[in-house]
Amino acid sequence: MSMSGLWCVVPAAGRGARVGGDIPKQYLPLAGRPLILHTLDRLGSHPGIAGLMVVLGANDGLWPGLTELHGKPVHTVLGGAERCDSVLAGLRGLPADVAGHDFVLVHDAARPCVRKADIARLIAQGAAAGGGLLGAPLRDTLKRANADGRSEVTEPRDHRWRAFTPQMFRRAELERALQSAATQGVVVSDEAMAMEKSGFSPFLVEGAEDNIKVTTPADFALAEFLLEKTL
Ligand SMILES: Nc1ccn([C@@H]2O[C@H](COP(=O)(O)OP(=O)(O)OP(=O)(O)O)[C@@H](O)[C@H]2O)c(=O)n1
Ligand SMILES: C[C@](O)(CO)[C@H](O)COP(=O)(O)O
Repeated sequence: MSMSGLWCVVPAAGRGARVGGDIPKQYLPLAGRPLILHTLDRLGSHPGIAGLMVVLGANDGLWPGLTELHGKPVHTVLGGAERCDSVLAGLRGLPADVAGHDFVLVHDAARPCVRKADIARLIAQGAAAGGGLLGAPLRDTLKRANADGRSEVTEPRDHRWRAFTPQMFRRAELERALQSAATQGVVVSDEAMAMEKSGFSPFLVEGAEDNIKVTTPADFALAEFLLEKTL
């Protein structure tokens, strides 16, 4: 793997409907500045990351126009209707000379608390395994509910993991896998799912549970608390 670092695609073209704010959640304030700036700061200051490709929504008037962060290039591209469309657009928008960088990372703009040590472990272990993702084994008993909201059965939780980001794959392989899913009309919820569908088994790298995806209004207070703890 290149020692000069990897590019990271940052999908930030979502609306944040579950947060329900007047503006997309990535621009809502978190500890005094837009959420997305915390995420980009954490990625851009990581020695394993060479550049950022931020994927923006149509008519995004809130992007602060960053072109550089911690001395690293920040590029932008227009995203699509689903997260997987945005990631594919980000991969296609990467500068041509990034082709030499075999692997790429993908990290949700909505996960500002990712730990730098976890990024480093993913880069090391993901490269050795041909691609992987951060995640965590399920730690609670798992129930399947019926339509009345009653628990019908307790599901086995062995070998069940929650998927986080960053996820790390070979750029060309990931682009092919996402394109193939799109051609089949399949909406994949993460990069690993696209790679699974193309026959690859991504390596699961255990990461901290506090790498939360800000998804609901209550997550802002939690993320604000976690920001300092996860530095
Ligand atoms: N068409 C989309 C949808 C999502 N995302 C990004 O993917 C990440 C994870 O998605 P999620 O948390 O589901 O964000 P939203 O789609 O914005 O949330 P919601 O489903 O509540 O609208 C976010 O950084 C989001 O901006 C994206 O780039 N393009
Ligand atoms: C990629 C991801 O963050 C892994 O958990 C997630 O799949 C994206 O969020 P969504 O809520 O499933 O759209």
